[in-house]
Amino acid sequence: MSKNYKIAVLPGDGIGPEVTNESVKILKVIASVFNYNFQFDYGVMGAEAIFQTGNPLPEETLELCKNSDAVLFGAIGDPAFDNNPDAKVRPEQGLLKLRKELGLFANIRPIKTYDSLIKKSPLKKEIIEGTDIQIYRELISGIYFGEKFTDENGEYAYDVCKYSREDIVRIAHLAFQDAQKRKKKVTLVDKANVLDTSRLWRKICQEIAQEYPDVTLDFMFVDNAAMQMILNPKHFDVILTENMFGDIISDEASVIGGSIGLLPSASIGEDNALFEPIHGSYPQAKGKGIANPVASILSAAMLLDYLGLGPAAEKLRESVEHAIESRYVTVDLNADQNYSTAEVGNFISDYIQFSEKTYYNYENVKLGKSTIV
Ligand SMILES: NC(=O)c1ccc[n+]([C@@H]2O[C@H](COP(=O)([O-])OP(=O)(O)OC[C@H]3O[C@@H](n4cnc5c(N)ncnc54)[C@H](O)[C@@H]3O)[C@@H](O)[C@H]2O)c1
Ligand SMILES: CC(C)[C@H](C(=O)O)[C@@H](O)C(=O)O
Ligand SMILES: [Mg+2]
Repeated sequence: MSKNYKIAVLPGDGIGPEVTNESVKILKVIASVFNYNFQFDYGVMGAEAIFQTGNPLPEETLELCKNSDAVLFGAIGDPAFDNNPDAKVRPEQGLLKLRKELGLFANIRPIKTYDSLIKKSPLKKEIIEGTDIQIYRELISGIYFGEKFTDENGEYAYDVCKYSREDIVRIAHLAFQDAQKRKKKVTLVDKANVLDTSRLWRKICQEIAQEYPDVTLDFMFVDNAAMQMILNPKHFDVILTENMFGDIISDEASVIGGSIGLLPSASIGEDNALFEPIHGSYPQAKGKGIANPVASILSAAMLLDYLGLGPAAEKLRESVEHAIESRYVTVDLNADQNYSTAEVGNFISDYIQFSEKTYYNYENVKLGKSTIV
């Protein structure tokens, strides 16, 4: 009997449930093809949880995640809160609390290009072709988690940015170790010309670099990095950065690949891990079946890697590439001829199923005919 893996599923708000649905469907196919046992347990979080319970991260959801082998998360956020700066309880607080409680200090965001999508990017082919960046974003410290204050008249507010040696050391080691397996370069993106916290990052990263003599460490101010990401993305191999800078430059980097709907992420801690697209709840698309599910599906591939199920993760990535190279994509990637969220998910799950079996039927896959209910 193969091991039973407990996967907590938090679909969240907006397009979160639609894209997560495709990932779960595909993980079920993976389980049947590779003979794994996945147990999916659902939890409520974000705006949906506030509407139901008043709490963006109910205790049961937190416990479910703590007791799982991995968490698959969709997205949270709702205009009802975004458009009300006075709201005291917000969906995003649930996500931040979950990251903190699970100790998910490293958020890893891979950025790459697909040959058939290069024309889709507004950037020139020769600039973006072959881009392969791994962003290591610190996830549970910095300005997101320092003291916050708004005075009672609503005329004065602050958010404090704090970093400790430990916060920096643990993620820096992961970034350097990853760089050793890649092009052996870490770029620390900071604002060390202005911020004390950034100078602490530089000092500690210079120390840690001594332990990795095969890796080059360079530095770039975040304002310049925002420009170089567009002008010369191939400068970067591994980017190491603090919480807020990582949030911003990773959305910017999505322009290189052609859509934010392609970008997955893994958030890793000592004992827990969570996998989520880098995009948000895209409320304008909710229920329309137009959201690109690939970011969520590739997050599920990172989840498989984390569980040590490498061959299944590879198969899943190969299947996504096949869908993209076959132009079987959602509207964000092809305005003229496109497929729904579920059709793209079905195409990928069918490819996994049929290409692993002797009766593989390319035409069936090409037509996106689902055999999965
Ligand atoms: N991790 C998260 O849950 C997360 C991340 C970012 C934003 N948010 C929340 O989401 C809400 C909306 O935020 P936003 O509009 O700034 O960001 P967003 O990422 O939801 O959407 C920005 C734009 O990206 C594109 N996009 C996003 N996801 C896509 C997909 N799967 N397929 C195709 N295109 C896609 C759309 O053009 C959309 O207009 C807010 O409440 C915000 O707080 C949540
Ligand atoms: C929703 C928000 C709290 C979140 C963040 O800023 O970390 C999001 O933008 C992300 O990138 O996951
Ligand atoms: Mg973000």
